[in-house]
Amino acid sequence: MEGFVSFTTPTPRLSFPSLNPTPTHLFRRSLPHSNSVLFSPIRSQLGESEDGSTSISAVKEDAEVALKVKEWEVGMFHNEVAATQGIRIRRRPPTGPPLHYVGPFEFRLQNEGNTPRNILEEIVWHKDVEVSQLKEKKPLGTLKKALDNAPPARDFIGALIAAHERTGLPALIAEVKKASPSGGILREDFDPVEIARAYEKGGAACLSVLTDEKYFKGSFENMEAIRSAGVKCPLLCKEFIIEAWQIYYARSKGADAILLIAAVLPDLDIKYMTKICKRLGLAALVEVHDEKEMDRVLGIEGIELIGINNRNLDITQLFTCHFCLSTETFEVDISNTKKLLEGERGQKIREKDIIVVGESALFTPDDIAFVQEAGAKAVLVGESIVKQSDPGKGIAGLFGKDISL
Ligand SMILES: O=P(O)(O)OC[C@@H](O)[C@@H](O)c1c[nH]c2ccccc12
Repeated sequence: MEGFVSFTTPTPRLSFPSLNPTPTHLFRRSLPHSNSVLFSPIRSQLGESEDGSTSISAVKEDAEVALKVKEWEVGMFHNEVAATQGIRIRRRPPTGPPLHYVGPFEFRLQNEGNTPRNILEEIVWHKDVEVSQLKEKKPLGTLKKALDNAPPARDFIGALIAAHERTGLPALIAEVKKASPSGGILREDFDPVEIARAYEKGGAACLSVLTDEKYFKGSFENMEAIRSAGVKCPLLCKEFIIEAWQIYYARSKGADAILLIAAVLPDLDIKYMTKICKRLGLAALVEVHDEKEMDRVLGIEGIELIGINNRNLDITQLFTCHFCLSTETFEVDISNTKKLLEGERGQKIREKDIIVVGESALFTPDDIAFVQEAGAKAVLVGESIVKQSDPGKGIAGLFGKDISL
């Protein structure tokens, strides 16, 4: 991934030195976004011996190629379905960008189809590679077996309702967040367990733990450590979920809830994944950014928690990602929460008894009051509290009073 992503250079970039056995004839199919260069097959790379006979490794490679073709077809199908639902985040071309050969070298031509269009797309494409590798180490069967003996998940939604009833304020999901692509490192002396304890003491109902390593400097180890340190608040695994396997994995690492991002997942995935969550006793926080995503999610049965992210993914304001080459936007506007809860949408949410979580860019008691007034019964806050020397006191500052009592 790192080797080929660039948001600014439209010209070919060279990526040396891999001379890996990429199935070159795969690209004879006309990839919709590729530059459609046809390759002359390189014999040794296709597993053909000098006399033209096919070796065992060639047969194995053929099977791999067939699998890659299948994956590619599924990926393309996914993108088509996603596009009909207005989803702009595409699935990564499974083989990565097409390879081109000049003499002994391979290089990759960048184009619209093989270059992520924004930071979220880049994260998701990177996640795709990461998940494939993790899955090989821990196949679903192994994960499921491990879950047979796992302690039960804690009641995430119940904890939110109880806190809201107790304080009369939005329940707090406090985020254990070391860094973000837009903010860079938020806290240098980052001890996840210490921060989690401080949040719990400060009155947080639940915690959100970032597990993405590359872009948010989080980890599953952090979540496991918090859980095994005896912190009682239910834990939201803040991960970019693109495959059901990740839900089982999150559960095996101590998650009580997971995040499903509507900008990334088509309706059918959201439906299917919510069902898996129910079966595993996990809560699913479904995140939306705009009216269109909200309407899609309101059309899906069985959704209990909707997060409205005030961070806009559209490219209107530029920033440079601290951990990648991306230059783009994460504009924040808390009136987004209000906008998405107005009129019929708000009505439907109340009828369905859905709990709304106001997410991102909440810094002051006025911000909390604003999203509460709009209809949020919970808030998800990271930056403003994690940056405080005592994150527990940061909570009191955020709410304008001690909410631990
Ligand atoms: O640090 P903030 O602005 O308080 O935001 C917290 C949380 O909403 C944000 O981290 C977030 C919301 N949705 C996400 C999806 C993935 C990663 C992170 C996020």
